[in-house]
Amino acid sequence: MSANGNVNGVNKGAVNGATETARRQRKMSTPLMPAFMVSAPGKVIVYGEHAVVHGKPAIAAAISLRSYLLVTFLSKSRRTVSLRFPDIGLDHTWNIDELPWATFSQNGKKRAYYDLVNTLDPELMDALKPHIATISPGLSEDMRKVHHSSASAFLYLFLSLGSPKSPPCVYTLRSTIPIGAGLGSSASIAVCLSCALLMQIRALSGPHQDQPPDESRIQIERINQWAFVAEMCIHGNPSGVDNTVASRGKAVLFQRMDYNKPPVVTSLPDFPELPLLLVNTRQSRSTHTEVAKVAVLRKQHPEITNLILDAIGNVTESAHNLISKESFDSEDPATLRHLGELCTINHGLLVSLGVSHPKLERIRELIDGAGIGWTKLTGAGGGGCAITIVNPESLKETQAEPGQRIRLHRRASMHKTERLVKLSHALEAEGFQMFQTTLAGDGVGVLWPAVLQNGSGEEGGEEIDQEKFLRADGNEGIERLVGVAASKQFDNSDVREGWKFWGM
Ligand SMILES: Nc1ncnc2c1ncn2[C@@H]1O[C@H](COP(=O)(O)OP(=O)(O)O)[C@@H](O)[C@H]1O
Ligand SMILES: C[C@@](O)(CCOP(=O)(O)O)CC(=O)O
Repeated sequence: MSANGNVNGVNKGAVNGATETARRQRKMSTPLMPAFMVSAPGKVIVYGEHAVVHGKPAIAAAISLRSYLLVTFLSKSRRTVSLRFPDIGLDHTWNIDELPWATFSQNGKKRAYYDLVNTLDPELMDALKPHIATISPGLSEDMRKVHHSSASAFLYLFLSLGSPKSPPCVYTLRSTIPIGAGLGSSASIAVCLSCALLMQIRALSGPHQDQPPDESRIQIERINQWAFVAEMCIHGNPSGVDNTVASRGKAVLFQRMDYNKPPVVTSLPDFPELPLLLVNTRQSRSTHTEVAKVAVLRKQHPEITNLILDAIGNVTESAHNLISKESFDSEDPATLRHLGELCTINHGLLVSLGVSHPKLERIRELIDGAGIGWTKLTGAGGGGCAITIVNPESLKETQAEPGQRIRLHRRASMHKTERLVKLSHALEAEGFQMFQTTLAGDGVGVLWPAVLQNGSGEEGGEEIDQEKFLRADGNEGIERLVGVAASKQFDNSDVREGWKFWGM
């Protein structure tokens, strides 16, 4: 290999200490293309769940919990493609030459990257089956289903967008989003896979600073469309809202006027980036069961249930009207209180619909007791998660670190306060899991190449390689490795070093 030859040929006397040795070792193993990373957020429904099933509007927003996908390339002779998804324990390798390329490229089946695909082709799904069936044979049916869903999503996109000449590579994914808790973990990985595969075939321009907004929007929608295809592999009949939020970021208003059509989704660029507490009950729930409960209630008490659903619709509209005002200022305490009180009202109405759970009520009791902010369940209910819009006033007197300012405006620092630490201990003692996150952040992003200029002392920056990524310890370890924590330690903001995002 000429790269190796050159490195080996360097005069040993010119070698300058350990940094140089490390640099040369990296060079010796440099594959054909540099590794890169993509990332996409999870989501919460802020207002309007359940009522949206009955034609009312709802608001969903991105959160700062995200999935990260690292793409590393192997030497051309390897001819393999691998998924390493440790969050679900999936590690699988296919031989590229044995995949059903012929079926995916036959007449009438081949799709271009710009095609709009909104149904899965049963013949293509059948062609994938033998390549999915062999995955994780020794596991329980439930776990195999989880592995098979993620693997099908990947393979459907890989075969639709790639070619038999696709470079051998490894896709390593880690996520800080709890799985199956209504936070859009599947959509987040779907967006990562779509973005990575589109980048590999050079079907995306940018993201770059001077990109015209229209071009940016086209790129995001391209990623979103293929992510929807991946979501269909995982969910069958997704609404498309989760992948839209994971692609675009920020927040959206969505409404399904006609149940046979996809919802109308409108971006809300002015939705404030508020600090948010998210608490996972760790109680599994089924969206289907909770939606069915409301349908039964509506049948038994139509007038009352309709009034509750109308009231939830009014809550969403009130929030929408507020943030759409020219004078909207999320740093104004009265405005924040208005948004917070709408959360409290929304929760009460969901309780009336019968979709809360004793664990959600306990979480609300603990958070209300701590006086931190305004809490509601999010998503289907019956378990899953609760969200709290944090009242920065409530954190003012109890800072743990002297001199650290509690800012009233967006991205307010909240992570060091005594009251929050106590609350997190109380929640964890009862088996709940608390996350400090931010509402309405960035959508899909790219770190190309996967190198951070983080003062690690490595010349040219620190490469994020597969082993480091797999070894990163928990959510904090992942965020530190991918360049989030460096900014968090100062003001809890989620500025991501080196990452680029398509602007909306
Ligand atoms: N971190 C992850 N790694 C691999 N697959 C994942 C990951 N997160 C989610 N998935 C896929 O998405 C599915 C979860 O979807 P779902 O139950 O709807 O949860 P959510 O509401 O969080 O999207 C999993 O079964 C798995 O196939
Ligand atoms: C209850 C509902 O309004 C939201 C469900 O959200 P999730 O499955 O918890 O992400 C159902 C729906 O909109 O399809």
